[in-house]
Amino acid sequence: MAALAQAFARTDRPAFVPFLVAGYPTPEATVELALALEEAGADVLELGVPYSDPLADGPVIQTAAAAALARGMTVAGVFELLVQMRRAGLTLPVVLLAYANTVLQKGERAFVDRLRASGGDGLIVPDLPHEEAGELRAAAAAAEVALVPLVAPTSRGRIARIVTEATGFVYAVSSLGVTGERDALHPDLRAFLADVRAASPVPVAVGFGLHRREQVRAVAPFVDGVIVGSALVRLVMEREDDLASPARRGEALAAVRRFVANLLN
Ligand SMILES: O=P(O)(O)OC[C@@H](O)[C@@H](O)c1c[nH]c2ccccc12
Repeated sequence: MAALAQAFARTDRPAFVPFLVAGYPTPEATVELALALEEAGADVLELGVPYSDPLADGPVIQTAAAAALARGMTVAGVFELLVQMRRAGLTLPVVLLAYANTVLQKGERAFVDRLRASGGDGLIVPDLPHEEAGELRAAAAAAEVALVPLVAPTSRGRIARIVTEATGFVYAVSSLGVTGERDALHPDLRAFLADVRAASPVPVAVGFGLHRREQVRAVAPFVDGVIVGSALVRLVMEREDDLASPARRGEALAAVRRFVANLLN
């Protein structure tokens, strides 16, 4: 958790937290993408465990997750991928995003122990309500895995209760609905972020809908981190064939680095 705290301590801009689907377009390409993102300035990696029924995900991430599953990605495979990322020299903190079923099937304790042992730093379970997360919270604390809660503009009355027990950071959902690029963010976003920040003992990162540099700039003064998923996964999808081919991967990875540079500068 110290690694996460450090990742959010930068003062020049909010921490950049890109999201990748583990195993998409291939396991090898995911490792290369993670390294390219770190090189381009990513501070934390959010790594999604592909799931067959991703109810919080929009079409881009759904499609990528379905492709990863069809190509054989498994939960054990995701942990193995994490090990390979560390072996390849990835140093930034990695936070896994897994739906509740994936975690419960393995058992909370076993899941977070395995995550820690594989080199993971934190866990986000988007469909596990705060009220039902007690056991996972205890297991995560024992394993020194940060448990990152999500708060949405609709959780207004419950924000304080949810974030008090947050470790690592808090994920503030910028707009309602599913993941995906959006031009208009929630009209009360600033007030919402101020509320979350005031109540949170840990840094606050905002995600959902962000895909343009102007949006990142607009939210920057009000947050400690920005999360970008679908826009990046869309780029990966456009370059899928190149990324899957070791001979043609270099140029596609360069495009990913340019995308990050453009978002952050
Ligand atoms: O894709 P977007 O709109 O940039 O939002 C980030 C998001 O993709 C990532 O954090 C995420 C992927 N799957 C999720 C499921 C629930 C909550 C969050 C997520």
